[in-house]
Amino acid sequence: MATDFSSIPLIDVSALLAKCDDPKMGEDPGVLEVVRQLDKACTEAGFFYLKGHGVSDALLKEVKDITRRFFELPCEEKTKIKMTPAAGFRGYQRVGENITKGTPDMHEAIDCYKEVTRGMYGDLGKTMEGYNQWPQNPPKFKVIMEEYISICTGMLSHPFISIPIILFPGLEFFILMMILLVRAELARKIMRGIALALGGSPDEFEGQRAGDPFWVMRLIGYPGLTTTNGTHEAMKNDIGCGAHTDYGLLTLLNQDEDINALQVRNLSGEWISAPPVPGTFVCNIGDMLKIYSNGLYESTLHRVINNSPKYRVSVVYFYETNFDTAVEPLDTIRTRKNGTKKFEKAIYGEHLVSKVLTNFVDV
Ligand SMILES: N=C(N)NCCCC[C@H](N)C(=O)O
Ligand SMILES: O=C(O)CCC(=O)C(=O)O
Ligand SMILES: [Fe+2]
Repeated sequence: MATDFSSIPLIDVSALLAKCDDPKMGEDPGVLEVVRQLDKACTEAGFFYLKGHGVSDALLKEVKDITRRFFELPCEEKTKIKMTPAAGFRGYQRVGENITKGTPDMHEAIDCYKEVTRGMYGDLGKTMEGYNQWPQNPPKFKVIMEEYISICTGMLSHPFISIPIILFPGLEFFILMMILLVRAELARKIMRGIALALGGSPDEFEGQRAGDPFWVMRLIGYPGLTTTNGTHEAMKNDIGCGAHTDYGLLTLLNQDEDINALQVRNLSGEWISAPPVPGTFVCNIGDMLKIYSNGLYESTLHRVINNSPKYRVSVVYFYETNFDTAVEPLDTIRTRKNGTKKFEKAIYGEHLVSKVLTNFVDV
């Protein structure tokens, strides 16, 4: 239910993060103020800047820098991790390989997904079966990206961590768990705030719905305008990424700090800029959250046009539901107030697969 917003609101979520695992979080005035702002932003724009998130500026910068260094490598090097159907559509795609509404996008990217082992989700998951392809170059690429993913997702749902903690409740594991508890789970915590905003319990998006979240990460590079005789005009209207909505619950976008390229569509169809705000994420609602909210929240259309002479990098993390979850409007006071159920059940994995299978040519 987007409106004619003319700018994207900025929300400081530190009060929410501080109280997020307190059973009484829903009564805390600081939390409730963040929840009110989340509700307003999700209703009016489906987009907001996120501040007070606790992720260090150094890590935000590091993931973009290392991504940029990868894209600077020669084509032969990059295609060593070429995206293929056999790898579950994970890996490197060249400029023009991603298609949005029939038009090739002017970006190159590495796509990563939560790893899916054979048979994990039966036939539903076949397309996404595979392991991430990490480049050897630049060194430490995999370690840095996995650190970033774990901070965004939350490690508690990670079986490799939680199983040892259960089996060996020794001091080292206790310490490890404390470290992980304080530093991780950004997206899960924001979803706890959004659950309250929708009139539900904070746990609404845990367990069957998103307790084992399927995450997606896209590392994207958008070439700048090519120069012809010193002027930057040749590609003026090339679209870096065509208008689309995101597929899951919540997107956390970490964009280059000096280029204004992301645009968000409001109700009248105007494109509103979402310029970089240093130290923040740009967050937006995906299609599954639109359904859960019974249409109260919009998965807003957005696109990228890099009209600058500089190469632009963004690191985009998508927090999604469990892969095989059937998504339907929540039954809360707020969602009921928006009328009868406006959506049929959708299986997130089916939605993702239908997108992945139409996003590329000739792979
Ligand atoms: N995993 C996500 N959300 N990726 C967004 C990519 C958007 C472009 C894609 N070709 C499309 O048409 O959807
Ligand atoms: O690069 C950006 O700013 C946005 C990318 C995006 O919208 C996407 O990958 O879904
Ligand atoms: Fe997007």
